[in-house]
Amino acid sequence: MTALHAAEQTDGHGLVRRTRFSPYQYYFDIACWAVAIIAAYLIYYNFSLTPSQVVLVIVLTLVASTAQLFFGWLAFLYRRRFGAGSFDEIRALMKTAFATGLTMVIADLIAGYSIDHPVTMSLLIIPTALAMMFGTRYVQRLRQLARAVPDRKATRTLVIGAGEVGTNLIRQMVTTPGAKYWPVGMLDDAPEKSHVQVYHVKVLGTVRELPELIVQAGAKAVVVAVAEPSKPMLREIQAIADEYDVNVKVIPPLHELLERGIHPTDLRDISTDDLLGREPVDTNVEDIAGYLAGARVLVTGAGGSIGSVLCEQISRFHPAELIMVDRCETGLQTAQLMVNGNGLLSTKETVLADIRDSDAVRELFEEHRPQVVFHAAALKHLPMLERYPEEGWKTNVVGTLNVLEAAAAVGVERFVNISTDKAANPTSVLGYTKRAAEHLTSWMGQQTDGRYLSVRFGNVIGSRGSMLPTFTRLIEQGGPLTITHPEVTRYFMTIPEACQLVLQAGGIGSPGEVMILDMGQPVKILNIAKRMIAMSGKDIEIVYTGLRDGEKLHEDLTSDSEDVRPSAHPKISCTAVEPLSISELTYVHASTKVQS
Ligand SMILES: Cc1cn([C@H]2C[C@H](O)[C@@H](COP(=O)(O)OP(=O)(O)O[C@H]3O[C@H](CO)[C@@H](O)[C@H](O)[C@H]3O)O2)c(=O)[nH]c1=O
Repeated sequence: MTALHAAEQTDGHGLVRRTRFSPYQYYFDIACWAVAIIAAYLIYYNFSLTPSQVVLVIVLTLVASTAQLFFGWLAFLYRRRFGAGSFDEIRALMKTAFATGLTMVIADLIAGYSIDHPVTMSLLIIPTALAMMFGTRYVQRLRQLARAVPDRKATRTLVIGAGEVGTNLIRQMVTTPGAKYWPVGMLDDAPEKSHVQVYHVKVLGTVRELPELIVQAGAKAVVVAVAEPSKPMLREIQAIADEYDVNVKVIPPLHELLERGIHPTDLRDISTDDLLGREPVDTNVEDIAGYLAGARVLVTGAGGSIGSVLCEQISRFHPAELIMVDRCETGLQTAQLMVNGNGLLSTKETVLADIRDSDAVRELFEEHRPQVVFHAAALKHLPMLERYPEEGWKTNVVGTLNVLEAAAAVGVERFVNISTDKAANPTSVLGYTKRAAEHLTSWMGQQTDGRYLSVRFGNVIGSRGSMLPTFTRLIEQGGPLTITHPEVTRYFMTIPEACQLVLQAGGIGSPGEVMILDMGQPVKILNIAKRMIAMSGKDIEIVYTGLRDGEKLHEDLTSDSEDVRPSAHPKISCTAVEPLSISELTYVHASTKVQS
């Protein structure tokens, strides 16, 4: 165990208290008191002290030493809480010295009543001793600074953030012998931080100036020393770093920092989650709980990546019944495991049915009579549907109609159709068929009293068969990694976040609407691939295969013709979708290259 760790002890709240006594600074401080007391008496009595005055000097020094230890302990001065010469240490030192000085004045009054000297003399001792204590700390800092020389192999590093976290990190980097990263400058957007300096490290500019500052400072690494950096900020920094061939490091999450402080060895690479993830959404639980609690809820496609997480989240709102429908047995088992913690598949809550089978769908709705439906069942692989458009039509359009009709027949009150950004300005069979499902949902909203609406969002991170697991496999296999186009971008969201917003949208949407989730900024697929390769430490080749039929370079969340309005939730906007019955959808059928 290192001396530092031996000095740490966690309190009941998980915060670190440093408890070990640090004697050297205490010895220096009592030496300061002794020198100040002796000097004051010698000077006042013309360098000739009587025996009783010598005794008084000894008594006062002993009193000062004891009081300094007592008050210093209370103020954590000798318990390694503060950095040497830090503002916090100076404040604790001043409190301690004044309390000690006051004790000494009282002792002087009591013990020295028979000796002829003014009390103001004792008062003069306090600033003298304090000035010397400041001095010892200043010397200590100078010594630290002199020792602070970069390791020859250390990487020149820019630190983003000149707040508590950044400045503490720099102190640690500079004073840790053999540290791998050597700070050469800080960046901060706050004007009040523009003059911050820690040791030799100054604020060189703002985050916007990162590209120029990387070049100017000859930096080879950037550390994001911001307690909770936003995902868009991380993405932006990573993009710049990729361009300038600079390594990006991030610090541990805030709760870990609170537990054990910051140390250069805690710096870690930016992950794909950092790049793809987004800020947590603020979900209004009342809106959700109101329509799910005590309701019979049915989810189609419950075995899929989105359907299963939806089921898991719905179950937390205590529905009267949660019916999970899928045509895939294994998917149903996964969903059951997530919801109930068992995968026995022996109860009525799991239903094996294909939405293409209108009779089966009608029967299951008649049996369970759901009040709320989330329709997540769909065929989703864009290139596959380009090759088998008829299959896309059967599941995504006819299957959706089957579910809508069965829902209307049993009086479903709320129907949420899960759509995709591919349905906006569609160019693929997947897009056209999902767009058709939006039209049908809107149309059914007109035929019933229920709220029938769609929710549209972009790619979800790590869904089964999507880019992220595919890249992982390709890297495991040693590559090459196939990228359709170097410039291709997609909007990303985590599955739990998408599901939360879907539940929220179901609470606030009106019939005939498409609720569009705020997906943040699109992310370049090539950057993700490069990051994954860098994290694997392998030498993986990237090959460009060309955009596939129907695949867009950049997705849109809304069609050009759509009039988008804000909704009651800041992360959700909405637009009306034209209600079209199946017979009116023939043009869609034709565009999907499916000849009827
Ligand atoms: C698998 C793979 C993908 N890509 C590219 C193609 C896309 O531009 C991007 C993301 O690919 P995928 O994860 O397959 O997602 P994408 O084609 O956009 O479509 C998905 O995302 C949609 C959401 O918009 C879902 O509705 C679809 O069901 C789903 O298939 O990465 C590559 O460059 N190389 C690859 O090997």
